[in-house]
Amino acid sequence: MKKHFEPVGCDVDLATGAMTNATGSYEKRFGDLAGLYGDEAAFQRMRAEWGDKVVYAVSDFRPSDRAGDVIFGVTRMVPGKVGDEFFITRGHIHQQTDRPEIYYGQKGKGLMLMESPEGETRIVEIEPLTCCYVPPYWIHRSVNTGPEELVMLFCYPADSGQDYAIIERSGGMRSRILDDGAGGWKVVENPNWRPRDEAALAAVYASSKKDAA
Ligand SMILES: O=P(O)(O)OC[C@H]1O[C@](O)(CO)[C@@H](O)[C@@H]1O
Ligand SMILES: [Fe+2]
Repeated sequence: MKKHFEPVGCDVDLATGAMTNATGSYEKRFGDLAGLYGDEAAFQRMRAEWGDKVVYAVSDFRPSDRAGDVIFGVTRMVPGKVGDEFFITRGHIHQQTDRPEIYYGQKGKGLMLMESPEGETRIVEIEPLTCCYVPPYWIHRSVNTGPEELVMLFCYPADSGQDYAIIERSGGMRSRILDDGAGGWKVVENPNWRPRDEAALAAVYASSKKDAA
Protein backbone atom coordinates (compact mmCIF):
# COMPACT_ATOMS: atom_id res chain seq x y z
CA MET A 1 0.00 0.00 0.00
CA LYS A 2 1.26 3.48 -0.81
CA LYS A 3 2.76 5.25 2.19
CA HIS A 4 1.09 8.62 2.64
CA PHE A 5 2.13 11.65 4.61
CA GLU A 6 0.10 12.00 7.79
CA PRO A 7 -2.40 14.87 7.88
CA VAL A 8 -1.77 17.36 10.66
CA GLY A 9 -3.57 20.17 12.44
CA CYS A 10 -1.56 23.11 13.73
CA ASP A 11 -2.90 25.51 16.36
CA VAL A 12 -1.69 29.09 16.30
CA ASP A 13 -1.18 30.88 19.60
CA LEU A 14 -1.98 34.51 18.82
CA ALA A 15 -0.27 35.74 21.99
CA THR A 16 3.11 34.23 21.11
CA GLY A 17 2.85 33.58 17.37
CA ALA A 18 3.83 29.97 18.04
CA MET A 19 2.30 27.10 16.08
CA THR A 20 1.91 23.57 17.41
CA ASN A 21 3.40 20.74 15.36
CA ALA A 22 5.79 23.13 13.60
CA THR A 23 8.74 21.34 12.02
CA GLY A 24 11.02 24.35 12.26
CA SER A 25 11.36 27.91 13.49
CA TYR A 26 13.78 30.81 13.46
CA GLU A 27 14.11 34.27 14.92
CA LYS A 28 15.58 37.42 13.44
CA ARG A 29 17.07 39.76 16.00
CA PHE A 30 17.65 43.45 15.53
CA GLY A 31 21.39 42.92 15.19
CA ASP A 32 20.80 40.46 12.30
CA LEU A 33 19.09 43.14 10.25
CA ALA A 34 21.98 45.55 9.65
CA GLY A 35 21.86 47.29 6.27
CA LEU A 36 18.11 46.84 5.82
CA TYR A 37 16.90 50.27 6.87
CA GLY A 38 17.32 53.64 5.23
CA ASP A 39 18.50 55.50 8.33
CA GLU A 40 21.79 53.80 9.20
CA ALA A 41 22.59 56.32 11.98
CA ALA A 42 19.27 55.56 13.69
CA PHE A 43 19.95 51.84 13.34
CA GLN A 44 23.32 52.21 15.07
CA ARG A 45 21.81 54.34 17.84
CA MET A 46 19.21 51.63 18.56
CA ARG A 47 21.72 48.81 18.53
CA ALA A 48 22.74 49.01 22.19
CA GLU A 49 19.16 48.66 23.41
CA TRP A 50 17.76 46.49 20.63
CA GLY A 51 20.70 44.37 19.47
CA ASP A 52 19.51 41.05 20.94
CA LYS A 53 15.78 41.64 20.77
CA VAL A 54 13.68 39.62 18.36
CA VAL A 55 12.17 41.71 15.55
CA TYR A 56 10.39 38.78 13.91
CA ALA A 57 9.95 35.08 14.46
CA VAL A 58 8.80 32.38 12.06
CA SER A 59 7.44 28.89 12.80
CA ASP A 60 6.60 26.68 9.87
CA PHE A 61 5.45 23.25 8.83
CA ARG A 62 7.41 21.71 5.95
CA PRO A 63 6.09 18.31 4.95
CA SER A 64 8.55 18.07 2.03
CA ASP A 65 10.19 20.24 -0.61
CA ARG A 66 8.36 18.58 -3.49
CA ALA A 67 6.69 20.58 -6.24
CA GLY A 68 2.96 20.42 -5.56
CA ASP A 69 3.38 20.27 -1.80
CA VAL A 70 3.05 23.37 0.40
CA ILE A 71 4.90 24.98 3.28
CA PHE A 72 2.86 27.01 5.72
CA GLY A 73 3.52 28.80 8.98
CA VAL A 74 3.23 31.89 11.06
CA THR A 75 5.26 35.08 11.14
CA ARG A 76 5.16 37.26 14.26
CA MET A 77 6.62 40.77 14.00
CA VAL A 78 7.04 43.14 16.92
CA PRO A 79 6.12 46.81 16.47
CA GLY A 80 8.83 49.42 16.13
CA LYS A 81 10.66 51.83 13.86
CA VAL A 82 14.23 52.59 12.85
CA GLY A 83 14.11 56.37 12.58
CA ASP A 84 10.77 56.85 10.83
CA GLU A 85 10.83 53.51 9.03
CA PHE A 86 8.57 50.74 10.34
CA PHE A 87 10.05 47.34 11.20
CA ILE A 88 10.37 45.06 8.17
CA THR A 89 11.30 41.50 7.26
CA ARG A 90 14.36 40.94 5.06
CA GLY A 91 12.21 40.39 2.00
CA HIS A 92 12.88 38.11 -0.94
CA ILE A 93 11.79 36.82 -4.32
CA HIS A 94 11.23 33.09 -4.49
CA GLN A 95 14.19 31.11 -5.78
CA GLN A 96 11.70 29.52 -8.18
CA THR A 97 10.58 32.95 -9.22
CA ASP A 98 7.19 31.90 -10.58
CA ARG A 99 5.99 30.60 -7.21
CA PRO A 100 3.24 32.62 -5.46
CA GLU A 101 2.38 32.97 -1.78
CA ILE A 102 -0.60 33.89 0.37
CA TYR A 103 -0.62 35.63 3.72
CA TYR A 104 -3.55 35.73 6.11
CA GLY A 105 -3.68 38.44 8.77
CA GLN A 106 -4.41 37.19 12.27
CA LYS A 107 -3.44 39.99 14.64
CA GLY A 108 -2.23 43.58 14.39
CA LYS A 109 -1.88 45.86 11.40
CA GLY A 110 0.64 45.93 8.62
CA LEU A 111 1.19 45.60 4.93
CA MET A 112 2.84 43.55 2.24
CA LEU A 113 5.28 45.62 0.22
CA MET A 114 5.79 44.13 -3.23
CA GLU A 115 8.08 45.03 -6.09
CA SER A 116 8.02 43.63 -9.60
CA PRO A 117 11.33 42.77 -11.26
CA GLU A 118 10.83 45.88 -13.44
CA GLY A 119 10.53 48.04 -10.34
CA GLU A 120 6.81 48.67 -9.89
CA THR A 121 5.63 48.88 -6.28
CA ARG A 122 2.38 47.42 -4.95
CA ILE A 123 1.06 47.48 -1.42
CA VAL A 124 -1.63 45.37 0.23
CA GLU A 125 -2.69 46.44 3.70
CA ILE A 126 -3.19 43.52 6.06
CA GLU A 127 -5.28 43.27 9.19
CA PRO A 128 -7.02 40.32 10.86
CA LEU A 129 -8.96 38.29 8.25
CA THR A 130 -7.19 39.92 5.25
CA CYS A 131 -5.92 37.36 2.78
CA CYS A 132 -3.09 38.78 0.67
CA TYR A 133 -2.07 37.18 -2.62
CA VAL A 134 1.55 37.65 -3.66
CA PRO A 135 1.60 36.64 -7.33
CA PRO A 136 4.50 34.85 -9.03
CA TYR A 137 7.63 36.99 -9.65
CA TRP A 138 6.94 39.67 -7.02
CA ILE A 139 9.59 40.50 -4.43
CA HIS A 140 7.80 40.71 -1.06
CA ARG A 141 8.50 42.08 2.39
CA SER A 142 6.18 42.40 5.41
CA VAL A 143 5.93 45.67 7.32
CA ASN A 144 4.42 46.14 10.79
CA THR A 145 2.77 49.57 10.61
CA GLY A 146 0.76 49.20 13.82
CA PRO A 147 1.32 49.70 17.54
CA GLU A 148 1.06 45.99 18.39
CA GLU A 149 2.44 42.71 17.15
CA LEU A 150 1.61 41.69 13.59
CA VAL A 151 0.84 37.98 13.23
CA MET A 152 0.22 36.45 9.81
CA LEU A 153 -0.16 32.97 8.47
CA PHE A 154 1.66 32.26 5.20
CA CYS A 155 1.55 29.44 2.66
CA TYR A 156 3.64 28.86 -0.46
CA PRO A 157 4.65 26.02 -2.77
CA ALA A 158 7.13 23.75 -1.06
CA ASP A 159 9.78 24.03 -3.78
CA SER A 160 9.76 27.88 -3.85
CA GLY A 161 12.94 28.70 -1.92
CA GLN A 162 13.96 32.26 -1.08
CA ASP A 163 16.42 34.55 -2.86
CA TYR A 164 17.44 37.51 -0.70
CA ALA A 165 20.28 38.74 -2.93
CA ILE A 166 17.97 40.28 -5.53
CA ILE A 167 17.16 43.05 -3.03
CA GLU A 168 20.79 43.61 -2.02
CA ARG A 169 21.89 43.89 -5.67
CA SER A 170 19.41 46.73 -6.21
CA GLY A 171 20.44 48.70 -3.12
CA GLY A 172 17.27 47.69 -1.24
CA MET A 173 13.64 47.70 -2.33
CA ARG A 174 12.54 50.72 -4.32
CA SER A 175 10.01 51.87 -1.72
CA ARG A 176 10.28 52.35 2.00
CA ILE A 177 7.36 52.59 4.44
CA LEU A 178 7.65 55.47 6.89
CA ASP A 179 5.53 56.85 9.71
CA ASP A 180 3.53 59.74 8.28
CA GLY A 181 3.37 61.48 11.67
CA ALA A 182 -0.43 61.27 11.74
CA GLY A 183 -0.94 57.69 12.87
CA GLY A 184 -0.51 56.21 9.41
CA TRP A 185 2.19 55.35 6.91
CA LYS A 186 3.59 56.81 3.72
CA VAL A 187 5.69 55.49 0.86
CA VAL A 188 9.00 57.13 0.07
CA GLU A 189 11.40 56.31 -2.74
CA ASN A 190 14.69 54.71 -1.72
CA PRO A 191 17.37 56.98 -3.24
CA ASN A 192 19.87 54.07 -3.34
CA TRP A 193 17.64 51.83 -5.46
CA ARG A 194 19.12 50.69 -8.78
CA PRO A 195 16.92 49.23 -11.55
CA ARG A 196 17.60 45.68 -12.74
CA ASP A 197 19.18 45.55 -16.20
CA GLU A 198 18.06 43.34 -19.09
CA ALA A 199 20.35 40.49 -18.06
CA ALA A 200 19.04 40.55 -14.50
CA LEU A 201 15.44 40.55 -15.76
CA ALA A 202 16.19 37.65 -18.11
CA ALA A 203 17.60 35.69 -15.16
CA VAL A 204 14.43 36.30 -13.15
CA TYR A 205 12.26 34.98 -15.99
CA ALA A 206 14.49 32.08 -17.03
CA SER A 207 12.16 29.11 -17.13
CA SER A 208 14.64 26.46 -16.02
CA LYS A 209 14.39 25.29 -12.43
CA LYS A 210 17.04 27.10 -10.42
CA ASP A 211 19.17 25.37 -7.84
CA ALA A 212 18.28 26.09 -4.23
CA ALA A 213 20.50 28.77 -2.68
O1 LIG B 1 12.13 35.25 4.73
P1 LIG B 1 12.05 36.70 5.20
O2 LIG B 1 12.04 37.67 4.07
O3 LIG B 1 13.05 37.01 6.24
O4 LIG B 1 10.62 36.90 5.85
C1 LIG B 1 10.00 35.94 6.58
C2 LIG B 1 8.72 35.55 5.94
O5 LIG B 1 8.83 35.02 4.62
C3 LIG B 1 8.80 33.61 4.60
O6 LIG B 1 10.11 33.23 4.26
C4 LIG B 1 7.83 33.00 3.66
O7 LIG B 1 8.06 33.37 2.33
C5 LIG B 1 8.31 33.21 5.92
O8 LIG B 1 9.27 32.47 6.54
C6 LIG B 1 7.98 34.51 6.61
O9 LIG B 1 6.66 34.86 6.36
FE1 LIG C 1 7.96 34.30 0.26
